[in-house]
Order: sequence, then C-alpha cells, then structure tokens
Amino acid sequence: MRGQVPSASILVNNDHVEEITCHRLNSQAGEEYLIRWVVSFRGDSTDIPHSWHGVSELGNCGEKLQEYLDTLPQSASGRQERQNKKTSKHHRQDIKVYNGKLDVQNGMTVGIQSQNPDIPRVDILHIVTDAMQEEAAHTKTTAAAALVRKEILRRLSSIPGPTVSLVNNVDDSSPPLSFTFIDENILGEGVYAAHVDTITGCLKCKAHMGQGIGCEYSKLCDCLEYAAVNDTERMLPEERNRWEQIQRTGEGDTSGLPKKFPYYSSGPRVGCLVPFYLDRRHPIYECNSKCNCGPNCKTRVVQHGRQVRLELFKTANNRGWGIRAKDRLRKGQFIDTYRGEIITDAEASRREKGNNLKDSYLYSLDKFADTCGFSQEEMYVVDGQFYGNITRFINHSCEPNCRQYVVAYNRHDPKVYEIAFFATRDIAPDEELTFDYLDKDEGDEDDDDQVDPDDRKKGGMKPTRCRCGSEKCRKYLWL
Ligand SMILES: C[S@@+](CC[C@H](N)C(=O)[O-])C[C@H]1O[C@@H](n2cnc3c(N)ncnc32)[C@H](O)[C@@H]1O
Repeated sequence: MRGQVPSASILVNNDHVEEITCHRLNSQAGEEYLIRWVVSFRGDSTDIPHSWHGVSELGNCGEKLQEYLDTLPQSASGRQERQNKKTSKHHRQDIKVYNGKLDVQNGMTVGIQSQNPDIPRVDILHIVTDAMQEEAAHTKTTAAAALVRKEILRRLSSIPGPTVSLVNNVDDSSPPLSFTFIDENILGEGVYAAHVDTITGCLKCKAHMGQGIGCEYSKLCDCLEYAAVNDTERMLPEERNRWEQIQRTGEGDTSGLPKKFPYYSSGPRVGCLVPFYLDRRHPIYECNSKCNCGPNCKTRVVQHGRQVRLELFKTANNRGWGIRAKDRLRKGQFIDTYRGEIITDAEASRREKGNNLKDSYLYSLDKFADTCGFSQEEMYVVDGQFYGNITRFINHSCEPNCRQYVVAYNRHDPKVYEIAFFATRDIAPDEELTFDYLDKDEGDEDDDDQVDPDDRKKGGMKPTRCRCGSEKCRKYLWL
C-alpha cells in the first residue's frame, strides 16, 4: 500500500505550504499532491519537510494548488519551469518524503508521518525525482483543477449584485486565487478618507423628490450647484442674460441658475449619463445620505452598485481574462466601480518598482489635485491587483466601448472618491468590455500617441504590446 486514505476533516492550511511540487495517483486516495511545508512549520513532532496529501485535504490551499497546476507541462515553458524547480536549492540530499497525515497540534494544522505501519516512510535522495516527474507527466490533475474551479466559482457567487459567470473555452486554467474579491475599498497605511460627518447634502431639496420628480427640477440642489455645470437649455430669458453677463465679465454668481443633471431621469435611457458628462471628464456629484431628496432621487446611480450581469472569460489572444456583459448595455449606462487598496503615492511607486513596473492595476485619484492645490505626491492611488472587484479584469482597447469617470458623494473630500465605468456606446450582449488604459482628458487626445517605446524603456517603463486588434491600435499599452 502506498498511502493512506486521507481524512477530509482536517484541511491543509494554505499559509503552511511553501510549495506543491509533484503529484501522483494513489489507487485508494486518488490524486495526491506533494507538499513542501514552510520551514517554520517543522518542529520536533512535525519534522516533516515533504508529504503527500489527497485532494480532499487541500480544500483550503487552492491557491498553492493553482500555482502548481500552472507549472504543469501543458506547454514547453511549464516543462522547463518544472525542470528548474527540480534542481532548486531547496532540494537538498537529506530531504525526506512521507506519506503524510494531517493533525491539529496547538491549534495548528500539521503534517506528521503516518503511524500506519503499512505506509512506509520514504527516504529519497533527490526530489522531485525523474521517476516522480515521469509519473506525474502521465497522471491527470482533474480533481485538483475541479477544486480550484469550485473555489473560484464560490468566490464569484459571493459577489453582491447580479450574477458574475465564468467561462473558459481556451484552456484549463482558472482565474487567479491569489486575488481577493472585496466589496469596499481598503484604506492603506497613511490614507485618510474624510469622516462621514463632513458630508453635506442638498438640504433645500424636498424629501422624497425621487418619486418621479427629482433634484433635476430644483434650481436649489446644492449637489448640482457644486458640480457647477450650467444648463443653458433650461435657462429662462432673465437667467440666460445673467449667465451671458457672467461669461462676458468673468464676474458674478451662478448659484440658482439651472444646472446640468448627470443622468437621464426619464425615457428609454433613464439612469444613463447624458452626453454632456459622457463626452467630458467633468466629475459627477451624486446626492448622498445627508441629502433631503431621499433614496429614489434620480441622481443616485453609482451608489446603488452594479445592476448588469457580467461574465469573466478567458480571451483567445493572450490577453488573460476579460469581462463581457450578458445584457445589452445602453450608451451611458453605469457598469461597475473600480475597487482596491487605496494607497499613498509613495507606496504606489514602491509597488510599481517591486512589480517590475507593471502598473496596469493602479489608478491615480488625482482629479482634484490642481483645483485643490495638492501636489501629485499628496494624492492617493487605487491598487486593484491583489484586492479588488471584477472590474480589475477589464482589458485595454485603443478603441474602447467603456470609459472611467470620477463620481463623488462627499464634495469635501478631494482625495477619496469613486472611479466608475460607463458604456460609451450601445454594447451588444457578450461583447467584451474595454476601456483605454491611458485615461486622457478631453483635449489631450493626441498628446502621447507619438511616444517611442524605446523612450518609454529609457524612462524605466516596460512597454507591453497591445493586442486589442483595433485598426486604431497604438501598438503598446500606456503609450
Ligand atoms: C488590468 S489587467 C486586465 C485583466 C488581465 N487580462 C488578467 O487576466 O488579469 C491588465 C493586464 O491585462 C493584459 N492586457 C489587457 N489589455 C491588453 C491588450 N489590449 N493587449 C495585451 N494585453 C492586455 C496585460 O497583461 C495587462 O497588464
């Protein structure tokens, strides 16, 4: 007998596993995986550097299992990676491999040598051996892949709002388990969001204006007043005179003049961004918890969260995972907000360097830096690489169908606000959602188009070839 039938009641803890290095088929236990435990994990009674464990014991270490599956020789690179691992410094001559048994000691899940006399302790000189690799090469990983997939589906199903489905018609891989889905941003060290008491609302509006008639009909709405986008179409003649005089002289007070409402409040595009906001990068101020208008006010869209069904799918041309909507989206329709860790500018620079300058998950929250007199270093950045929501899987296109907009509920906090994605044209169901990673303001359109990738390299940036497939493709991401 080669191994024990594992008990599923104790699960291997992901944090205690340094690496999974091989797999084999046990006639009784099924697929088994060779765990190299973290060094600190070895004590007197648990001095067990490597041990075999069945898939039913690995429910809590899907992340490590996924890392191992990703190195398997489906490709030449996977094969090479495994060869390199074989000769890594960890595989010294005194390494022992056990048919491991899980136990709980002092609250810790530990691997110990099986007491079953039928199960031999296996001492071998080099692991992973050629024989072990050879066996692994002919052994399926179906159960492990199913475990990883089940875990990712569990996580996707716990995302609030309409369904987020998963499709991979390209290969056997699953989205990364090393990524954690979050519903709210995480504030990093040194990051401060203004206290909720600093929020002010539109107190002159009437309660429950949202029942068919909303703040858009009030010339007194403080939230719209703050946005200060004057709506010339709705101005009465005397208001128009006043407005024209303010424009002529550069002096005067625009308060009380009708303001442009960000969303359609009726008709087939109700809730969609109006063209004025869609075409410009003007911040959107939504009503908030301190406002008098009530929860149904038509200015509350982003704060109600995602309302569309999305699908996470594997792209067929090496762009990793992508996102598409399962429903038809209208031009100006809100899709979802970007989520992540809000970190300081200094921390973002540190992460960029440590991450080989792969900056595609970082969003600067610097929209109000100039107007509020802050330096770039004082502003914050959202990092969605390790903690975030489904929007961190949206790919880049040089001819995108979505765009990101600044949305604020607290007009007194210029450093923490929402980044919200809206459709910039009607989008058919199952069409991939994309946005331009170069978040250009109106008027900037031609600024960077001619940047030479070599210049970018010299500046320390690593250009990534763009595979968006558009005729307007700029050839590189972030150029
Ligand atoms: C924010 S992530 C998008 C999700 C990513 N596809 C994934 O699977 O995690 C950005 C990364 O996706 C890839 N990507 C996105 N758009 C791309 C494009 N147009 N061409 C090539 N790679 C792209 C690049 O690797 C980029 O660094």
